Amino acid sequence: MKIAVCQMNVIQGDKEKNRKTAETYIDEAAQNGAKVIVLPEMWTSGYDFARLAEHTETLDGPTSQFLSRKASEHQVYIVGGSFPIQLDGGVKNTSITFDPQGNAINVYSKIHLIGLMEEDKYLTSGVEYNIYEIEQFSAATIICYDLRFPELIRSYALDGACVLFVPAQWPIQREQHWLALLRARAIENQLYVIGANMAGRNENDVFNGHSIVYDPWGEIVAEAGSEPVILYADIDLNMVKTVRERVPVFKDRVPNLYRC
Ligand SMILES: NC(=O)CCC(=O)C(=O)O
Repeated sequence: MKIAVCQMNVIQGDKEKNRKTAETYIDEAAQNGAKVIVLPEMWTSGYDFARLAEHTETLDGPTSQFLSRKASEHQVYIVGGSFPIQLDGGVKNTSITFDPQGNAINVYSKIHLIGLMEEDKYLTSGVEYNIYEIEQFSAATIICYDLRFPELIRSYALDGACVLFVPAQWPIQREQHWLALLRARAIENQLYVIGANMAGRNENDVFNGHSIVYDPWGEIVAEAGSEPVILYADIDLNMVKTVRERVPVFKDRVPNLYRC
């Protein structure tokens, strides 16, 4: 299955420009045969908290409708990065995945908000997570800073996830953490990890891209550089099975001895 990661340059506050960029990337990725297309975190507006109210949408607002239309137009799955959505009394950094019929098959709001980027001042945490099906794969989504919380990803793996999507706006200062944590999550949970970062800058940070796909053995399947680009990777469910049989960590766990 061919995956396309849209490593966009998200322009802070410019929803119209970002929508046009996303559309160009989605159209090109679909034309090149991608079956799953992944966007970065907060791709509609960036971290434009000063105008958060302007950028916040409802679950079935214009960006959801756009992604749904694009998914059905191209008959692809779209892991819609994330954007601010008004949900249950708060604004949440939320990712929606659409199937090739344009149906929303997963809604995930970022659970761990990053104080370093002031998310906790403006946003409300998500409180639930679920796996979902992409053809033969069970998949899961986390968002950026969530990557530092291995318990969440382990829970997904125990629920059967074979592919983990990680939309992000991960700054260059901690790029080594990005790469190491993505790889660790792939190795310890024996699943594919698809890291979708942005490439560009905002008023506070530089985002150096390096979107990357790791296989369940921790090897790099595809890696982007620092420029905006579409990154393609082929993934194979059999590899998850092979790795899990070869090193049976799920069978060998001793959960009654762990604190969590
Ligand atoms: N947008 C984010 O959540 C950034 C996460 C990050 O920079 C870090 O965990 O370090």
